[in-house]
Amino acid sequence: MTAMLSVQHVKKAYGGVSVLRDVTLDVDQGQVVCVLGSSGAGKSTLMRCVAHLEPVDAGTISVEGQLVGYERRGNHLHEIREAELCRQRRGIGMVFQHFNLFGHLTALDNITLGPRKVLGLGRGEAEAEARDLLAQVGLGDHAATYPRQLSGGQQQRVAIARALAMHPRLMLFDEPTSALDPQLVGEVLRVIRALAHTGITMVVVTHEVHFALEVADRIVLMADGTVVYDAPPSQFRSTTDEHVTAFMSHVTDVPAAVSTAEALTE
Ligand SMILES: Nc1ncnc2c1ncn2[C@@H]1O[C@H](COP(=O)(O)OP(=O)(O)OP(=O)(O)O)[C@@H](O)[C@H]1O
Repeated sequence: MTAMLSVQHVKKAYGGVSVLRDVTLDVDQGQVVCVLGSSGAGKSTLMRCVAHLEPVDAGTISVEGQLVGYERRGNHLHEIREAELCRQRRGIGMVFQHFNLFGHLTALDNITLGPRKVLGLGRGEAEAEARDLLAQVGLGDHAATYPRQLSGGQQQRVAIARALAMHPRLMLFDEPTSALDPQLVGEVLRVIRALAHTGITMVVVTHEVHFALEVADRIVLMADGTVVYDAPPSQFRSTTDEHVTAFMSHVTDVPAAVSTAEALTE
């Protein structure tokens, strides 16, 4: 079976400093993979490379068997044209730390913009779907609300609905709760957890270890630009692997994790 996402021997450096050093990672259809790792491990860079917001220096990234950002001609890879890249990116939903909603558009219009302009949906169809998505993220009453009138957690939930409106095959979350006040983290994690159960393929970079252990099919630990551990949560909890032990000894979010767990079970 072709992996939904296949990262093969990816390398990336900035100004001669290696940030990704031979990263290989496969994610199957419907899997939820949570990526953990200390600050600077290369997690965000990997997500940016998967979405081809950054070109890789070596290696390949494929989504459903199709190379992202490149095409193969003979033995060589050539960067694809912008229009083709935009078409590829449509299949990859991205939710980042900062929500980047359009401030002059309502929640509804933020969500319908892509489907209308890029997918060519009519206003009625796009709005009906956007309303369903707003309800799905618990914001059914906020269609006409502008981002400045929403809390950070609510804005992030609109950003998730906006990504889903493009019907992505793969969802990437890059620290979706890191910019939020602690009391707003739970509402966003609840939405992501519900999504995880819908069967959509997801890669979630997070510092919320407790959450990762709860929702992930696999926990991937990165350190110094490589994947140093990759296993189901059950194994992660009990492993004596030195990388995991070293990482967990620096995890300070245990109180936050407890409150997250409480928020999740509300
Ligand atoms: N555009 C860039 N130019 C130069 N260096 C960069 C750039 N982007 C990232 N880096 C460097 O690459 C390293 C990895 O950064 P990255 O953001 O991928 O780590 P991370 O694991 O996501 O960390 P965090 O958990 O703090 O977000 C860091 O040392 C960072 O300073």
